[in-house]
Amino acid sequence: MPADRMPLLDVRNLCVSVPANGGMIRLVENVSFCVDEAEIVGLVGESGSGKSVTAMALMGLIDSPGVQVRGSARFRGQELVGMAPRALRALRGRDIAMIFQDPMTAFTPVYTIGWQIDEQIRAHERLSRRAARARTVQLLAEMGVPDPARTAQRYPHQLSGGLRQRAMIAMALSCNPTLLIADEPTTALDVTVQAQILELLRGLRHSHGSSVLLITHDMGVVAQTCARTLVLYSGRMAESGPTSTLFARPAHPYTAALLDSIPPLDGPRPPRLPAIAGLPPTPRERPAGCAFGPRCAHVHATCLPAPPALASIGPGQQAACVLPAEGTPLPPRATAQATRP
Ligand SMILES: Nc1ncnc2c1ncn2[C@@H]1O[C@H](COP(=O)(O)OP(=O)(O)OP(=O)(O)O)[C@@H](O)[C@H]1O
Repeated sequence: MPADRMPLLDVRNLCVSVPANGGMIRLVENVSFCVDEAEIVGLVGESGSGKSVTAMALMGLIDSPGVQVRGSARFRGQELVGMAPRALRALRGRDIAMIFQDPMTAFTPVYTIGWQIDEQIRAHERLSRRAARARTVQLLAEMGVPDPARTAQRYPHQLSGGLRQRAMIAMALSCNPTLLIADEPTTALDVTVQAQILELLRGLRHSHGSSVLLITHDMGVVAQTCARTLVLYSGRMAESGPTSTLFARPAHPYTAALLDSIPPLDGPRPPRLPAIAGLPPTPRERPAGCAFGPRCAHVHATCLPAPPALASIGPGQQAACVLPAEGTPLPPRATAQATRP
């Protein structure tokens, strides 16, 4: 991006803390990244790494007593952190929309999906019921829903998982959001439907000019969809960069370990994929130094007193690891590659 252009979303040093044991624990610590116009950025990490908390904090949706959100998140220059709830509500659905793994969380079971999308449109725009329905049917058609006028008259439980997911994306897009935050949108779907939904998300850049922040634990999903990737570990950024660079030359051992757990795209599948030994620490038991240290094959004394800072190590690539600074490359990797960043 040219230096003089403002990113669509500019997150700097985002911290999210909740009260615990008489103090505060950080669920998310100094997370920084940006999303440009019409860009798809992946936010990856194992379960519990802070992906959802990051997204929910951006949307002002963390509903937890005593939660503190610090740092800055500018959307088109407007500060989201500390924004009045009413202003944030107006932004949600209009400029920023969110979709989830389970579309049933977005739809009420007792109304047809068409009615619910109509209402969403009418909440933001003064349109007659008939005009709203025409827009709903058009959106469903754009999302590849067959026989959209009839499907609009169906209840959520009458649709397959893939169709429900398409309908939820249609609802999220009903007000032409500039940024779509998609939290594990394909996790519950079979591989074929997953590929179709990812294709749909890729197309949104062209059809709606929307950017997407795609949250997933699956590096395979990132490989197929995202131009840039952010890797979170235990609430902190481990690495970020162009997806193709991260796949070819991961700088953080955690990124490399995530990549090693992707099944190979071609050739025979190994009987068992390597899993990352051990578990990530919970926010309460995060060690003082690098949080990945206890699971890292390359850990050494310098990683232990304090977490390594996120440092630039190449064009657009940053890593919070001492190895690149030492000039110690990770061993070459055989399998994973980005297919369509
Ligand atoms: N309201 C809360 N209060 C206390 N801890 C929380 C709260 N919400 C999340 N956490 C903790 O914060 C950490 C990050 O959670 P988060 O849901 O963001 O992870 P995630 O990367 O999205 O994982 P998953 O892929 O399983 O959804 C977890 O340890 C979780 O238990």
